[in-house]
Amino acid sequence: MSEQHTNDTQQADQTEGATPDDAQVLHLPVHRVEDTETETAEVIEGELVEPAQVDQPEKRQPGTELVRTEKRLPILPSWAKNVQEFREAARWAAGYTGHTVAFHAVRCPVYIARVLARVPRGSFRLIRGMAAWLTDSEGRPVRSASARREDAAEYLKLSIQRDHRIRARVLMTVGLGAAGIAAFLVGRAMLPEMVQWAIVAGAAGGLGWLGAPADKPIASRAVEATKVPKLTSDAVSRALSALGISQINQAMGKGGEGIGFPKPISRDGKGWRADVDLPYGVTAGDIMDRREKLASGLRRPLGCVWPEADNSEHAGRMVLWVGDQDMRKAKQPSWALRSGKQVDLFQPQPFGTDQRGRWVDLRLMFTSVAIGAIPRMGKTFALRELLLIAALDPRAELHTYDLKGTGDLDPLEKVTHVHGVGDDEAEIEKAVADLRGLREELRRRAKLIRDLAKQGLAPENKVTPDLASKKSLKLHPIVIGVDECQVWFEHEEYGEELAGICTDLVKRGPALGIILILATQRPDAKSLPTGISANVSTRFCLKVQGQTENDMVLGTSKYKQGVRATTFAWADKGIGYLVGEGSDAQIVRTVAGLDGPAAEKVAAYARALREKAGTLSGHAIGETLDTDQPDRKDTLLEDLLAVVRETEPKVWSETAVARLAELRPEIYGGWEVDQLTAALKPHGIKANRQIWGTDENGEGRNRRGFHRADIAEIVTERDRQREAG
Ligand SMILES: Nc1ncnc2c1ncn2[C@@H]1O[C@H](COP(=O)(O)OP(=O)(O)OP(=O)(O)O)[C@@H](O)[C@H]1O
Repeated sequence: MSEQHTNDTQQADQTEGATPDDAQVLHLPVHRVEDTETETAEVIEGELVEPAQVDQPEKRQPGTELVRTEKRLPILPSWAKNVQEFREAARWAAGYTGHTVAFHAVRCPVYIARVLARVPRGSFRLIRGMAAWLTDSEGRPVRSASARREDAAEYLKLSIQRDHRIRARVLMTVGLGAAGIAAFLVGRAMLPEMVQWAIVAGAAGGLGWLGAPADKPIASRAVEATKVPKLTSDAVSRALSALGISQINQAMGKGGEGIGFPKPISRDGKGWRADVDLPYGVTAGDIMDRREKLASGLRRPLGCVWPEADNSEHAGRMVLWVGDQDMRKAKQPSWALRSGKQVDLFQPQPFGTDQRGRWVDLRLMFTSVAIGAIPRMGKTFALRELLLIAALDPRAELHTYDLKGTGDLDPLEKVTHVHGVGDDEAEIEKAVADLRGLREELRRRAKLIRDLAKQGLAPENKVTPDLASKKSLKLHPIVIGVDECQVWFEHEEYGEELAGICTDLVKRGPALGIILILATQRPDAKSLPTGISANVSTRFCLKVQGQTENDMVLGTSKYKQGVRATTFAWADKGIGYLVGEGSDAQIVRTVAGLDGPAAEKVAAYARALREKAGTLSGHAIGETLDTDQPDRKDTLLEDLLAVVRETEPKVWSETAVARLAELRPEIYGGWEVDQLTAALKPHGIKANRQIWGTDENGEGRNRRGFHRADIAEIVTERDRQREAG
């Protein structure tokens, strides 16, 4: 170190004395610069700009730091607040106690026999125990040990102690024995016989208990606890990683972030609930699509495993509910309306139960309903149940259409106002007449509500419970239920008209007390026109095959949001997604066991309620719908020929519509050009040709219209066919 210093000093001295000419390179001690970049870095002139920060520092929120956003958990668990659940628990406790008492009461003689059989062994054990106590047997091993060691002093000490102990115990036994004999004699003389027998029974019971082998209790077990495995985070993680989703496997692999459980797994109703944060990029929908595999991974029946998206959080949050029992086999709590209680359609009524066995209510008033599913999943049962609920409000007028024609809605015959079965022409024409009448009723109601609103009697411009109850106003609920509605909408001749009326009923009906319930097994654009599917406010979708049908019934983007009725299994009969007015989708099972005979019973109660209220009408009292209306097809063509003169070979549709309204305001009043186009289409007449004409200002223009000759040709042909027979 000092040597180095000397060298350095010499070199410095040489430098001082040197001239610029004989300058030489000196090796001065320098520190090595680590950063090689600085040696080569170019110097660029300019301002120093801070790099843009991607992650911004957390900004302080205005206001005090004490106020935080948090999710407060309910103080009382839901079962304690829910009357239904509380009642169910109380009913279970009473049932359990009753069963246990009855079970043991029946087996009493067996128990007595078992006790008596064990008394000798109990007596023997008692005597053996007393003898051991009297002879101080517990000290025997210690005394023997001291004898073996030949420790005389200790042995003597222990023997003296044993003698004292035995003397005291013998004295105590003699005293207690004498007292016992005295008590026995006194008791025998003075105690009532019942008490004496009770004492004997108690003594025998005690001896029997003493004599019982440890593995064979006297009483048999009244109930077998059905044990369901506890849901653990390990089980959930294992099941998720068996789904074959690569992001989950990565997350579960070495160095992965794993699967998050933001809340502890807890009991929820009759099952376990796990809130799961799935790995980045995995959505709840991905898991729902693999429900069957998930059930296999959890080693539970499919009907117990219910993954759902938690839309209140983020797309990767899943709520996994694993029931103790298969939802389709679990006993459903009894349906409050089965015994025919009168209902108010303005109030929510029990429609079905969720996975947890809680009733889910549905308010039929101010809504329209679409039910969709593949065949045999419980669509008709759901429709019939809704119609039965409606029937239990005696004010409601029912129009029931079973277009499949198998009589599924026949139980409602005794309460319904109009009843249609099958798809033959006469039935379809009856339906057309009925729906035309309903459209007129819709218009009447709209006008009446407007008038009532002006008088301050309809504050929300819709039917209120008071208004519906006033018979003079005729604003009672009208409920129309149509099973296999695609038969109507696909009808060659009347399809468009029926679809048009139904769209109107779906859009304007709910506010005016007209509720349309449509069920279809083929939910596509043709069987459920988009005008209807886009406007229904309550949707119930049992199992369907694909995303299109799913969204057709449940609403646009529902599949993407994780509401997937495609995940239901074939055995999930009556189980579907219910999307009510403004509420999140939930899984609901309709009332189980509400088959034909059960529905007949409910309908009989409903009829009794209607008889009392004096509201039975139409089909229920044997009246048939008056379908003797002019045939729209014939009249329309003839009416058009009447209003479009022969001198006008081509005419604008708007002109024809205005003239038709003048000719027959009761039929054509309010018709639009589109309606005329739709009505002419089944006849093969094009009413959307471009027709040159003169408008009200005398200017020439092209507008939509038709050729008079097209109509005349069809009428002539029809007349010719009629004449031919
Ligand atoms: N809530 C329920 N619980 C259990 N089973 C049910 C439930 N609802 C319906 N089912 C069963 O589902 C089966 C099919 O019901 P339903 O006749 O209503 O089906 P569907 O979809 O209307 O069939 P289709 O298209 O042939 O008319 C019935 O046998 C019925 O017992």
